Amino acid sequence: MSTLALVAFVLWAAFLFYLPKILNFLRLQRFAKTLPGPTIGELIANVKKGEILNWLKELREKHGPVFRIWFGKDLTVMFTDPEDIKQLLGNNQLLTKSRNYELLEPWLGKGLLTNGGESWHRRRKLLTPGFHFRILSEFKEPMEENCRILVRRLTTRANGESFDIYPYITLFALDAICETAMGIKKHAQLQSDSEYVQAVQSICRVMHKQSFSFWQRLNVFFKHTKPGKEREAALKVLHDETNRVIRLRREQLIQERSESRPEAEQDDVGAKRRLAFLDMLLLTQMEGTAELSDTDIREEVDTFMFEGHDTTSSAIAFALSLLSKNPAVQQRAFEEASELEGREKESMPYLEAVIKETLRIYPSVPFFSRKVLQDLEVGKLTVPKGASISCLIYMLHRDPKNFPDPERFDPERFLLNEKQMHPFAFAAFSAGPRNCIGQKFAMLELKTSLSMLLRNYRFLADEDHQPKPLAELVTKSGNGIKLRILPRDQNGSTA
Ligand code: HEM
Repeated sequence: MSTLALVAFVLWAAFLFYLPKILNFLRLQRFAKTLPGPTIGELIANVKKGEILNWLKELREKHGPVFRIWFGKDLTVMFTDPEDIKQLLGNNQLLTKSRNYELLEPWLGKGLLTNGGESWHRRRKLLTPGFHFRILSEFKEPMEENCRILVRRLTTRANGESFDIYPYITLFALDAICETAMGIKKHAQLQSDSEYVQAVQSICRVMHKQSFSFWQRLNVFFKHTKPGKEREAALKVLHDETNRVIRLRREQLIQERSESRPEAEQDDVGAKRRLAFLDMLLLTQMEGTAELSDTDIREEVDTFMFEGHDTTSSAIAFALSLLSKNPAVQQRAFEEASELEGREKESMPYLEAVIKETLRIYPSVPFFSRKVLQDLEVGKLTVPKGASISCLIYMLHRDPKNFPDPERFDPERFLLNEKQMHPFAFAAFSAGPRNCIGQKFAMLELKTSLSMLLRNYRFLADEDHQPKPLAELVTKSGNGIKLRILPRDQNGSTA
């Protein structure tokens, strides 16, 4: 074959390979023109400003409940209407995460959050019993123990002066997930600082910027940039820590089994004990009942360590901030926490309403996205395959039809009106097959910690401080969560 013929053949093959992609891209472009949305220039300017949530709010006000954003060549359609969200979350064909989640893979690999297809299905089935209510009820005690440490650590701050409570909360939440789901005492609260927590903050910041930047998405170049190097350093800390947790727990399990301690495998009435998350993974691997490599286990531990502490830290801290600014709500929550002390596993209606209202205003996961693999009907729209859709929970929760005066903190909404609300007006934990697997764990941790904190302290506002919510994978306050606290005496009064 002559050189010319070879070149012609290669060009023809490349043309045939790329033709469907080009045609689909043109189709996406035609579709995108039918929807309102910002220009790439606006995207770049707002990423630079760093206030993505405020910008998304402006876009919702300007363009209505459905709009589109081009992230480089990736098209995402943003949905904010409860009826559309219902259709999206109820669609069993829409379970594959969007390309954005690939940015998490150097850290979380193919853990439950980022995984898709058959592999996700099998893993979800395997992990679900790890959050069964019988196991959760065993988690309350270690959660309380860690909360007592938090209460003690806060005594030095209980002088009515303003301080940032977020670092205290996040160490508590890290200890809580390690001591429950992982079965390891981490004692993060007893060290003044945690390398792990700092690494999570650093990687979330880097990945958030990466997800909104065209050139930073190109991994080949990204690795050699300053943020790329920051990511590598954080990854080392994070993976070293999860490997350490797995190694430690594996050694303990082998020891327990060699001593054949039956109490470790049986509950109070002698029935086979349900296994917590990490024990279940390790024993599944040891007994060979399902195929699980060391990497598979590490990816799940990375996923649950992150999701299991960053989301709840955000919710606890924002709840305290809102309570500090709303003394009448705080008083009512305090009275319920005193009256129903010890019954956090059961119903605490007012505190539950406070938590939901906090997650409405500051949803820990402000938006999440899926890849459209087949043309998708949503309301009157047909979203073409190749696009992504995003459920913009931050704006769903600000729909004045369901939540009049949406910026006002009013837990009564969830006591009086919940039945009249659209069933998908509130979706902080998502819904459908890919909903939050840790929802009940999170509610138990939130109720246990908030009720104990309320019984021990009165939370007062720092009038000069207003949290600046940022969407760094999980909603965080860019300027911390500043408030003041005073100790309560045995009668619940403060000096
Ligand atoms: C206030 C606390 C929490 C909130 C608001 C929350 C919210 C959510 C949301 C909205 C999703 C769907 C995300 C998506 O589709 O991309 C999700 C998924 C997930 N959450 Fe949570 N979460 C919380 C706490 C937790 C905790 C404590 C754990 C673990 C113990 C956890 C583990 C997970 C996992 C593994 C997934 C992926 C599930 C799957 O795709 O099958 N979350 N969470």
